[in-house]
Amino acid sequence: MRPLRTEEPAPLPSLDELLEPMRVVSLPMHTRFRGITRREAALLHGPNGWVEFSPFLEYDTAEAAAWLAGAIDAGWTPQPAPVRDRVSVNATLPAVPAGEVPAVMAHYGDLSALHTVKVKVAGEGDALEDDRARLRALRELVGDDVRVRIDVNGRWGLDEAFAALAQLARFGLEYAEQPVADVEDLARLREQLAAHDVPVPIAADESVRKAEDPLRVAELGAADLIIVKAQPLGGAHRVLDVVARSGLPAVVSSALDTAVGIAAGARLAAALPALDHACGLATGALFTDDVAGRDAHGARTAEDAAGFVHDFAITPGWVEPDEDALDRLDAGVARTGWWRERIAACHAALAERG
Ligand SMILES: O=C(O)CCC(=O)c1ccccc1C(=O)O
Ligand SMILES: [Mg+2]
Repeated sequence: MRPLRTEEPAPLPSLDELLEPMRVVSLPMHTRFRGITRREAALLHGPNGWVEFSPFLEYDTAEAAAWLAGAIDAGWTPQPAPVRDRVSVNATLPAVPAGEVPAVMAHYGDLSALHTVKVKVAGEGDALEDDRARLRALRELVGDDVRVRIDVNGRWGLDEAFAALAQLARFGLEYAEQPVADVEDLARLREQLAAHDVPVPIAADESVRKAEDPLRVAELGAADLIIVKAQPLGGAHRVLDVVARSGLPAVVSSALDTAVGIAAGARLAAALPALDHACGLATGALFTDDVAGRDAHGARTAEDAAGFVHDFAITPGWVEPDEDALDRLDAGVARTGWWRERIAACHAALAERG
């Protein structure tokens, strides 16, 4: 099989070119998400504009290097042309106690334009009853017309997933994202759900973005759709290739990116030949402050501009960080040094791969 890539990769920029304009930020969050309450990101500046490099801190060099390839693709390679000028986005609800659902959803602002919510389930220490209560509280808040999807992040076993989805189906689920970790189990689960007429489509996320072979999901018939993220998959060109070759519908999602990375996600979503689902690009609402589109107190300002979420949609564009925000959110000398070393290691790994 030919390698997963249609374009010639851009020549690797020099390490100096990556590091010279780099700014490292640490964004405070309203609510714990994925076990963190601050999000660190390195912002790089290429010929195309500002791009984000933000693999989670615990990722090793091999995994983080794919994210660097994604940032380089975005900043240094001519980008795929948009085919739409508006991208619908979903609210993302962290795995909070049911009583906190209204307060957390309030961070998304006016909910009258809300059309889709993704709910994290099976969080650390959560029982299925906690997930049920969270979904019940959300339905009470938003009604029955809003689409609701869940994300399990692979935390259920196969039997557990079948039992849980058979129960949660009554909330009317648009789909369940990565209900089990293993791709073969995903295929088995999908078969079992079909055999028992449980009407919950399956989406694959980690099985695509963390897999050696992102096309195995499609080959095994393990999912109804795939989640794609620009950075971890190595950039927009590779994502478009994966999506085309999978033959599956795709949903673009953030990796809890700053405003700079969210804009890259929106440009990718705008370039997908087909897009029938809301994209997970409203996660900026989980931050109390961001690198652009906020005033000095973190209140949102530029939300009706290109690249920013407004009324649960984004007009694709490029986002430039504000100098003030970069200073306010600066991660400090020690953390910046850590990111320099990380980028050097990832750069070396990419250079070795050729
Ligand atoms: O898809 C969304 O709605 C938001 C993005 C999201 O959930 C996410 C953000 C960071 C890391 C992992 C994930 C995930 O989809 O599992
Ligand atoms: Mg996911």
